[in-house]
Amino acid sequence: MFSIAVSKRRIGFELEVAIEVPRPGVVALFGRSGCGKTTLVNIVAGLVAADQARIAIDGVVLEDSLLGQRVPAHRRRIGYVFQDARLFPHLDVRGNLRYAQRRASRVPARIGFDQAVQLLGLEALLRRRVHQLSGGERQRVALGRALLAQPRLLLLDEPLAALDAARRDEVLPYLEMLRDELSVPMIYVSHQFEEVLRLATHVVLMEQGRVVVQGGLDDISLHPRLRAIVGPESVGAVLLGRIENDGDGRLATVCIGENVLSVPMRAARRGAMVRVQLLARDIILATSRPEGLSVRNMLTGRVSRVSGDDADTDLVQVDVGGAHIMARVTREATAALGLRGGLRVWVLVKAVSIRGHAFAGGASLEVLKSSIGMGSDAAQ
Ligand SMILES: Nc1ncnc2c1ncn2[C@@H]1O[C@H](COP(=O)(O)OP(=O)(O)OP(=O)(O)O)[C@@H](O)[C@H]1O
Repeated sequence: MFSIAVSKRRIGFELEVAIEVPRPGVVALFGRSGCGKTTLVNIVAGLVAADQARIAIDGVVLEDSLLGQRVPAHRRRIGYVFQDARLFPHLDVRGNLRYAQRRASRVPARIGFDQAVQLLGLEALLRRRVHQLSGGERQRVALGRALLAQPRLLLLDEPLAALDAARRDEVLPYLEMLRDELSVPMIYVSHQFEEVLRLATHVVLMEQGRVVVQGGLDDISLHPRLRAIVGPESVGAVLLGRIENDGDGRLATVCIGENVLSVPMRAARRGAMVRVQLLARDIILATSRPEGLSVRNMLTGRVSRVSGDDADTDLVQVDVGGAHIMARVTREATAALGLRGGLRVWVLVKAVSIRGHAFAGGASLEVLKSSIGMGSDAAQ
């Protein structure tokens, strides 16, 4: 469990944040540039002084202004990975990793050298100098170095922001693996929703120094303020399901509550938890059961909410057996179909427009299962 309650004033900016997360996993701090994400993680790391702070991780109090306690940054045992890797250029990869390991020699080692090297795929890079590494490889080494410092918390401040899309895709699976294999809690700062979608087990949506909403991604994805950050094209429901059939690495069958969806997934594994994003722009609603369509995914449910999206469109939320899907329709369509709360509708979504990301297991799986009230046998 970690809890953070901080306040800090600067000219023209005020940070006032309280976060409480019960288990390990990845807490994503998500929000527009300037909302205070970096200031917050710098306060947690002890690099910036807050006006008021109470920061505790697993019962260890790192800062409590009321009691006058403040553990200095170098004693907090917090690993920090920045946008740029900040490796020692005069050392090779092994030297960079060993340096971190030596500095943590008095702390009981939860993560060994070989384990970190293997988890991050660094075997072939150990003798390379920093200038011989790609941006993605540098970030993997920076992650390894942070882990070998045996942190009680890992802070990742936009670790992929300086990488191009191909390099980001190369590093993301390693981050997913760390989340699933280790029990080190992480705070992940990003303004890329794609990264949040893949990594977060708990999301904190921030705006102008405040928390707008925090919780599971399924709830956050429906929050009206998310639109202002991700833009209208990226608004949509994020649902949690379980892979029923891996579809030979093409179209997996995913159970979401009582519903079944066909989802394109390359690395699907039967029984694995999966997070599925259905963009509001890709959803079609019908008020009677359509026939003779090529669309593979058809669900039925009841309209739970209709809200204005912009001048010409509405966002329609549909409850499909407890899961909520959001569709964007023109206001004309809302009127023509008589869309209103309680109306039965059919929800159509082309399989190719669905994005699915598997959660392999480990700590995050437990967090996710508990957040949706599933027993521990649910993923068997
Ligand atoms: N050292 C500083 N002195 C004064 N103001 C600062 C300082 N660092 C940041 N700020 C201001 O504090 C506010 C929050 O900045 P912060 O860097 O925490 O936001 P952020 O959400 O991390 O943004 P980004 O995504 O661009 O990194 C901004 O208004 C910023 O201009």
